[in-house]
Amino acid sequence: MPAPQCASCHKARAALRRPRSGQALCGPCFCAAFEAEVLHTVVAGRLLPPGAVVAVGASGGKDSTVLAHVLRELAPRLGISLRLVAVDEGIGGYRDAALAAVRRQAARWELPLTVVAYADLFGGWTMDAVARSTAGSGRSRACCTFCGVLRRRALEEGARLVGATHVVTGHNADDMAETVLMNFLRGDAGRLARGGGLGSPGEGGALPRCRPLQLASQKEVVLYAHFRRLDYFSEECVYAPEAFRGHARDLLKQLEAARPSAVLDLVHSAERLARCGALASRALCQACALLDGLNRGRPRLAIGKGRRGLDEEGPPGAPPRPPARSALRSRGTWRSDAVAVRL
Ligand SMILES: Nc1ncnc2c1ncn2[C@@H]1O[C@H](COP(=O)(O)OP(=O)(O)OP(=O)(O)O)[C@@H](O)[C@H]1O
Repeated sequence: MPAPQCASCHKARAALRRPRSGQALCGPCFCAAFEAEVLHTVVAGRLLPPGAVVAVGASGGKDSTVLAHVLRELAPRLGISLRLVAVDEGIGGYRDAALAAVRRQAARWELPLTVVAYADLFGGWTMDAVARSTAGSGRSRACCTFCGVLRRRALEEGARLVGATHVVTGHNADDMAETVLMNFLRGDAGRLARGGGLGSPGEGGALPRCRPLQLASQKEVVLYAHFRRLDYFSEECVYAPEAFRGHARDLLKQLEAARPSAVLDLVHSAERLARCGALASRALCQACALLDGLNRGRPRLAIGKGRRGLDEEGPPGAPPRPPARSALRSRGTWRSDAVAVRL
């Protein structure tokens, strides 16, 4: 049976069905839709203001490769400039090859690249040295904990080095859903509440961070890389197989098979928890809605029919309202109810 016609341009044959919507699209229309959705995430969430100097955490993997490519496409419209920052954790047989991919990307896309190394930043410690030191004490699990914390610090240092005002990473919806599951399984309510937004506004002197691909599924990230013919490094870190994240990933796959919306449901449930911690059937719990109305000088909006106006974005075409913080408690996260609306 011939492939159906593209549902967007109605000219070309469709090359894929979008995993979530089932919409049949040709490659160029899919890539355009993907880019428009990332643009919407950034604009509606007010993640990267015009004039921002954005440090892209570039690992050479699919997510950060797609992120850098999409932001490079969108940069003129957003009025931002980009710098690639790669962290060399000192993982023999893995990071060198990944860094080679980042260098090829920087050259092809004419983006400035800075590499910062754990060994230089952390008194000679590389991840291989940490792994040797933690061997016998839960090995790789301990490794991933060290690496996550040190990489965050290294990325911040690298971003400051290049004069960045913002940091972006390539975490996608699947990564975020895995993290939510991991935090639930560990009973880590603090991380659950902090990690749900699209990023953090830069507390304690840190640069603001965000994850523009947070609502994009892993499958679509891979499809975008395929249709844009992006060159990326696809091997898994040598320390990853024993990491706890693998269990969350397996569980998520099973959940998704039974309930295709499981990934986004988890992402959005974390966003809701990120607001004030209270469970709510709407975007804001009633207390937050009332206080939000007071804070915005529109107390009546929060009551009765007007409540709707506090939960949702304005009419189509209206400028997005600022991503106000939780009225009850600031958790250092940005709300993103605005961006839950898919294009
Ligand atoms: N060595 C690194 N240097 C710079 N940024 C990094 C590095 N490792 C990870 N990051 C950033 O953190 C994000 C999440 O990385 P992680 O390894 O957890 O997930 P991933 O899904 O494998 O990402 P990717 O496909 O981009 O490697 C990456 O997309 C990237 O933006």
